[in-house]
This record gives sequence, C-alpha cells and structure tokens, in this order.
Amino acid sequence: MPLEELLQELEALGVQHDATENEKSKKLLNITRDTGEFLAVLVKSAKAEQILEIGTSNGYSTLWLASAIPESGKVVTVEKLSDKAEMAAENFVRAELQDRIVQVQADAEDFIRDSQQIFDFIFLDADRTAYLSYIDVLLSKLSSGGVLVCDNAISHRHELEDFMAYLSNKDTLTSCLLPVGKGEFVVHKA
Ligand SMILES: C[S@@+](CC[C@H](N)C(=O)[O-])C[C@H]1O[C@@H](n2cnc3c(N)ncnc32)[C@H](O)[C@@H]1O
Repeated sequence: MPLEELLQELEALGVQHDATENEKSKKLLNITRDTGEFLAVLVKSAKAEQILEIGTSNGYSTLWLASAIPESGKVVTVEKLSDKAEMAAENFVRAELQDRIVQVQADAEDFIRDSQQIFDFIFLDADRTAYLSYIDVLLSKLSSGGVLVCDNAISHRHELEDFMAYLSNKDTLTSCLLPVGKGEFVVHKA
C-alpha cells in the first residue's frame, strides 16, 4: 500500500480512536504530521541509519522514521504493550517497510540497559517521568554526532522540565526546544 495513503488512514484513525477511548493506555497518542515530517528531515540531514524509537504505539511515527532511512538502515522500536505492538506489525507490513524495522516488546528502561547497540538517532515518545532515570545510559548509546528528539516537550513541559534542564547543562550536548507538533526537544551529541 502506498505510504502516504496509509499515513493518512492512520491519522484519521488516531484522532477518531483517541476521541472515543477513555482508557489512557489504549489511546494511540500518535505524533502530529508536522512532527513526522520534521523527524524525516532530521534523519535524512543527519544521514542516520541506526535509529532507536522508544514508544511504538501502532507504529505511526515508526513509519516516518523507517521511510527516511536507506535500505541498509534499521529502526529498532520499543513498546511494552502487546496489543499495540501487534497493530504496529500489521502497519509495517502494509507499508512494506517491515524489513527496515525491528520490534522489541519490552519495558524501555530494561531494553536500554541491556542493549549493546549504538544508535545515531533516538526518538523518545513514551513514559516521560522515567526519562531522567535512564538518560545517562541512553546517551552512552547515542553515537558521537548523533541526535536525540523528545516529543511532548511543550504539551507536557512541566513533566520534562528537569529532564530538559539536565540535558541543557551538559557540555557535550547542544539542544533546542522547537514549536513543532506537541513541542520537540532536539539534542545533538558532540
Ligand atoms: C505516545 S505513545 C507513542 C506514539 C508513537 N510514537 C506514535 O507517534 O505513533 C507512547 C507509547 O509508549 C508506550 N510505553 C509507555 N511506557 C513504556 C515503557 N516504559 N516501555 C515501553 N513502552 C512504553 C505506551 O504503551 C504507548 O504505546
């Protein structure tokens, strides 16, 4: 199925589904289209090939990331809930991007601590209150010259204040907060 058609279908589904679903863990909570476009531009500009995404949901943002890397690249995407991981798997096949995506069903922090891989691009879109507890390990898995993007940096700024302040004060990092989508905090590692 053409990617653009699937993205539009998922955008409509996400809005409709989240408006009628009361249980927060079942909401899809997809990034906005402009965030997807922004991620694709960043990934291509950075020539990133090894991407880590924390928070798959039904795979909407993963599709943007996977479509921005060359065939030799991979997106590793982590989701703790099996129902969402299954929905995502179907969408990856529909987009014919499944060969560029590795799905991990696990708790983000467990995966990050156990992983031996180095990534050149990391997208954080999961349990915001846990980010500070694993950010040092996560940064050790970001390559020199790599980029980390964190979603919801304006919509949930109060939850991410300490996290952003911590990163902003590190000498090896350059960061900025952009009014794209729900607010994107972008970090470059020297
Ligand atoms: C905001 S949604 C991700 C939306 C997705 N990035 C997109 O735009 O399509 C957050 C997802 O992170 C998952 N999640 C939350 N805490 C997690 C954790 N500790 N480990 C792994 N996944 C987690 C949730 O189940 C949810 O599906």
